[in-house]
Amino acid sequence: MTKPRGPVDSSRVPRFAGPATFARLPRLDEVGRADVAVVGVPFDAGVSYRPGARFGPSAVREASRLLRPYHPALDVSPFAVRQVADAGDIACNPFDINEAVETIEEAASRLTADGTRLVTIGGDHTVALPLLRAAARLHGPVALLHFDAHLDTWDTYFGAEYTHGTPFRRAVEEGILDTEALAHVGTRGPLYAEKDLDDDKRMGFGVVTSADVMRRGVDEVVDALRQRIGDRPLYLSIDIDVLDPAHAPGTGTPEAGGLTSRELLEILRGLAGGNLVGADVVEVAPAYDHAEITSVAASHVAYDLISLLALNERS
Ligand SMILES: N=C(N)NCCCC(=O)O
Ligand SMILES: [Zn+2]
Ligand SMILES: [Zn+2]
Repeated sequence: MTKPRGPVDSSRVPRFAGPATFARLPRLDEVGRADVAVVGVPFDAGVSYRPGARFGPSAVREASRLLRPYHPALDVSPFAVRQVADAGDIACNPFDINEAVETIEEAASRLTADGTRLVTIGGDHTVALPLLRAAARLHGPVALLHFDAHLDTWDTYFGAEYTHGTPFRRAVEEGILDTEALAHVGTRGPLYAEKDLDDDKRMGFGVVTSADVMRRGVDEVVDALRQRIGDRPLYLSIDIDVLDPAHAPGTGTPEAGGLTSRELLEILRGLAGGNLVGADVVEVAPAYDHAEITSVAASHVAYDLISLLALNERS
């Protein structure tokens, strides 16, 4: 293997200079092929409340300038052991959700055809559905850990099937998830009715609520999640609103009582050694953010996801 091309050296070029690729990594077209690619999906036509997640990818890239190359908690230098690159943004139609969903699926399939693993930055949670379709095309039905305040297994909004509150019901209906290995983590907040939970359970999801994380603690939660997913191909979908609004104010449907960024990062680190095949971080809406709190958190989450992929000897 030739030595991967890493980020711009921050001891030579100040980290606040130059264009913002994720973590100042090379662009995909500069390196030809990557083991792991970061791709943006600036799409937010699927939201039910505050818009603005279309600006998530550029805000997260800006906030990622301060990331450093060595991850001490996971003992890995992800950009040295794997070629990681920024694949830019998937340009999708902001006026036609169905077309956008198709475009995202096609682009994700194209990007992953030669074995590249994707860390996607949204965009609203609608984008998880086409990303899961692309993952299932390669790996078969995948295990899913879904970090979110919300279930996102509702049926329709205003008759629309593809929205940010419905991707995982569609995914179950399409048979692209391994229903033996599904869990939500960080769930909380009011629902429409108790039936929401019954429907969700029938689809196969386990639920680790935000209060469970507080009461049981990170280590016990990690053990339970690892048992549930085993060695299956795993997709991680992380809605930044899983964090408490104190840790992530810049999002469209905030709910009180969420995880701390430390809890989220520690749970993710606990998944090292699993068979991660792809991941997304969605719902960063920078217009509601303050001092880059949310986009910094999202950039660290993405860095941990890249590090987990770098540790997966299958990627
Ligand atoms: N996926 C996110 N962030 N939110 C879903 C909220 C759906 C609702 O308005 O009930
Ligand atoms: Zn959510
Ligand atoms: Zn969500």
